[in-house]
Amino acid sequence: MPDTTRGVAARAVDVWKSYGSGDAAVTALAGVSVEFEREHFTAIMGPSGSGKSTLMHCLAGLDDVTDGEVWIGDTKVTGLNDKGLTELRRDQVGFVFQQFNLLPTLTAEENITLPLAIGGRKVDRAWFDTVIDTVGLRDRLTHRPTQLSGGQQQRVACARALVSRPEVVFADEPTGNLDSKSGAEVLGFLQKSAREFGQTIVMVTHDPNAASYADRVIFLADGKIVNEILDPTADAVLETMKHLDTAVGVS
Ligand SMILES: Nc1ncnc2c1ncn2[C@@H]1O[C@H](COP(=O)(O)OP(=O)(O)OP(=O)(O)O)[C@@H](O)[C@H]1O
Repeated sequence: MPDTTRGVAARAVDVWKSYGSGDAAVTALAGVSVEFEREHFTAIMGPSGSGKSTLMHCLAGLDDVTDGEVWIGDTKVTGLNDKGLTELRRDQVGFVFQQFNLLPTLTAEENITLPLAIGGRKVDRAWFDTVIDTVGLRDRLTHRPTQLSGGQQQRVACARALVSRPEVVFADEPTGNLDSKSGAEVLGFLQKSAREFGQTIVMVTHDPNAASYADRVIFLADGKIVNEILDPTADAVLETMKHLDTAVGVS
């Protein structure tokens, strides 16, 4: 399924990440090399503590690596100074978090366009309209987050991540706080963003059903990539997870 002619949106090259030092040191990533093809939706799975969030944070420039290299598109993230990292996170990366992370005093529309405003960039109205209609928020744009359901808030967060057309959207357990119907809507939207709009998506999840919306699932255990499935079904993901749990134990 991955089509290398489209190029690579994000890449980790032999990435190591340790926290702490001496006896208290924890190796969260132990030599991870992985490429995320442009226009694909990839899920990252693995037992608790296997390094999923650490890998995502390192890829997105939210955390530095102990060794190895991280790239977003043509930008080498490793070694960027604070200004470079701020610009990278603002212009080339979109985020969707489990807790939505919307600003309560802003309307849905203001939340969605905030990253563009901060970056001094103009809103592409045609693209904004496409995103809004796809997530079904047309009649909610003047509402504040407290006036929206969890599912609607997460759709605002998805729209915010997409409106700047970033190189990659990173989603960290985007359905973790949603009921199954709202979760399915958000996952359907992420899938559509990749398939119809060519948006690269990388999502961390614990949920085999959520992972089945992706084009590819990579599995981490003990800070290493240990398996991968293309065109996953929920059953295939569940089966692979069972074997990982047996192999490494669940913490
Ligand atoms: N800031 C930190 N300081 C110290 N250790 C950390 C820190 N962040 C993560 N770790 C450790 O690194 C390892 C990987 O953690 P990480 O959060 O990446 O795993 P995960 O697969 O995302 O887990 P979960 O599914 O429970 O969210 C764990 O052993 C964790 O305790």
